[in-house]
Amino acid sequence: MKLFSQFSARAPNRVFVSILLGGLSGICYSLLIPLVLSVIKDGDRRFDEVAAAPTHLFGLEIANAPFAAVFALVCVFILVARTLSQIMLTRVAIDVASDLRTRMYARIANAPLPALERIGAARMIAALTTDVPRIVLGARMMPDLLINIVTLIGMLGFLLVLNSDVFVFVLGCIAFGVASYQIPMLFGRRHFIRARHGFDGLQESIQGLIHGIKELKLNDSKRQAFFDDVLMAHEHQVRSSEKAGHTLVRAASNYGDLLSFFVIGSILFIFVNYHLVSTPELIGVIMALLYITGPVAMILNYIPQLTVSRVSVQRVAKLFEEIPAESIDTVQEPAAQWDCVRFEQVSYHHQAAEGAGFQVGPLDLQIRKGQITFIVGGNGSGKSTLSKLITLHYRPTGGNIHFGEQTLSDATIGSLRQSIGAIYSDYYLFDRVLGSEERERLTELVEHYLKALQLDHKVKYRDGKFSTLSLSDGQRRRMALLAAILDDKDLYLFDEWAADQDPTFKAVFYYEILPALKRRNKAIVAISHDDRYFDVADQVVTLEDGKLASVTVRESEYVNESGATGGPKFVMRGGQDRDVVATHDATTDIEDSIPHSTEALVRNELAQLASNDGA
Ligand SMILES: Nc1ncnc2c1ncn2[C@@H]1O[C@H](COP(=O)(O)OP(=O)(O)OP(=O)(O)O)[C@@H](O)[C@H]1O
Repeated sequence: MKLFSQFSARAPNRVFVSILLGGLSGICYSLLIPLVLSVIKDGDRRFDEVAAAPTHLFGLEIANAPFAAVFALVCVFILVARTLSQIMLTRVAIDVASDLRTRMYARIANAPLPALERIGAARMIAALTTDVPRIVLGARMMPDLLINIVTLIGMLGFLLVLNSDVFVFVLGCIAFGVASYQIPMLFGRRHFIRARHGFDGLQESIQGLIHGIKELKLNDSKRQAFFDDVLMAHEHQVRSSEKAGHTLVRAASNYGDLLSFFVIGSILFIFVNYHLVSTPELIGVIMALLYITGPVAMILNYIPQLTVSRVSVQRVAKLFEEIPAESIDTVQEPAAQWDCVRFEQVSYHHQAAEGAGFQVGPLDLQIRKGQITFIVGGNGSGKSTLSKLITLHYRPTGGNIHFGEQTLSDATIGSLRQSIGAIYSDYYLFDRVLGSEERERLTELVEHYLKALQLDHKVKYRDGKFSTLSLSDGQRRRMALLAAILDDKDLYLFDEWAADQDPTFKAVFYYEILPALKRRNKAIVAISHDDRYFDVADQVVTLEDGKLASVTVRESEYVNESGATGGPKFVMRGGQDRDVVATHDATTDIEDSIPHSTEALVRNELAQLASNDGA
């Protein structure tokens, strides 16, 4: 029913017409037997005169021409109506599948990140690639199902006209047959649900096989263990559940197939001993019962597929329920200008399947425009969690985040996010620059940055797309950086961006790119373990077990103990003064670290970038 309501909601007129056509063709189907019987029935004088003189058509002699004409017309009508009904509902089914997928895309796009992380990619992909086609397959069967049901009803009506005792008997047999048929179907459905559940796990282990193939190839025992304990365990579960499910439903549907013959046998050998049935009536009854064997078998054969579709409908519906819509107002307040992002007692709590989970905060923090903030800390100290709070992918479970005078809320989160750019460690690289309308200027800019990031010999920008993304890890990250810079946001977050860059480009990133962005008055947050470069930071935030261990800020000018002004110094804020974390003469260091021959181009280009920015 759920399936059907989806359809009628999508295209009520088309569904109505296709049901009408399906119903009419079912009625016509059930009319064929009475029509045939009326021709061969003794004593019917209606067409005798015409029948006496056969009609000639295309050299053929046709007896009972009016009957033949009606018969042919009914057959043609069945052909046309049935085909139209199937085509129309199939088209609606395709539209509904597309709608369902589109709704799922929208749900995913509008869902809060923690919900998506909890559900996992495997389940969402399985729903889109497995459940939706199964639903559509079930839906496509509907016209045939309808035609067969109407035919069955029509034939039962014919039996009622023929002999009411036989009708009651057949009805009782069908009721018994359908009820007893349900028992194996019920168990069969349970197996299908189990198989579908196992399919999510299977999907996840297939991803493990594909993504972990390099590790598995290097270790035979690991590969064997993965095959036996994970992949094949899921495969066996899915296989055995599907086998059991199909065994039960096949047995049930064969039982259903033979039901008509049991009824025929019962009438022919038993029923006639207790009730008066004339020979013509008996012939009519048996013909009708033989005729409904097909529709009954088809109805019962469709039920297993519909059972599978129903399981998929339930899975998709459950997934829809589990993906909540983000709490965000449709009409957003426009983002106001800001100079500083201020965290006020902000905390975030990760729920865990077991134990208390993990909490970041409560913490107070300031991230300013025109400054570089480093977030440092050991593994699992909460850096990525904090970064997702900064980029507004996680909403604080406590405290407030202020962008200048504007406080993060349902009415502002959408517009505030637009001022943020990020490259996470699990970033995704698109093969084109999305969301930019100025194509000519864009091409110029892309080419400029491809050159500046030393990618121009590898990647070309043609017809609004990058020529290739088959690049090394470091080069791919540079591509991600290119896309981020093009976006021209106010706040940039880089999660271990330089981790897989060579030493030369690492230096370029810290000493050229970050300062260039800083000169553009961007607020820059970099998660980093590269303590060699901490001197470029204006602020170093150290996390330990989700709490702020220290916030170290640099005063650009400080007066030293002897009263003279000095270079940069790191001082503790909100704690005891700490020795300088690092002091650095950036200029000399770049000269040392960048081989002139290879990096001259990059540096020139980046210098140009900086001067362009200024302009
Ligand atoms: N989606 C999540 N659901 C539940 N717990 C999570 C989730 N993400 C992270 N955690 C938990 O939060 C803690 C901090 O994780 P986080 O990724 O923020 O640390 P990190 O400092 O970035 O670590 P690393 O340096 O290893 O990347 C971890 O103990 C982790 O188990």
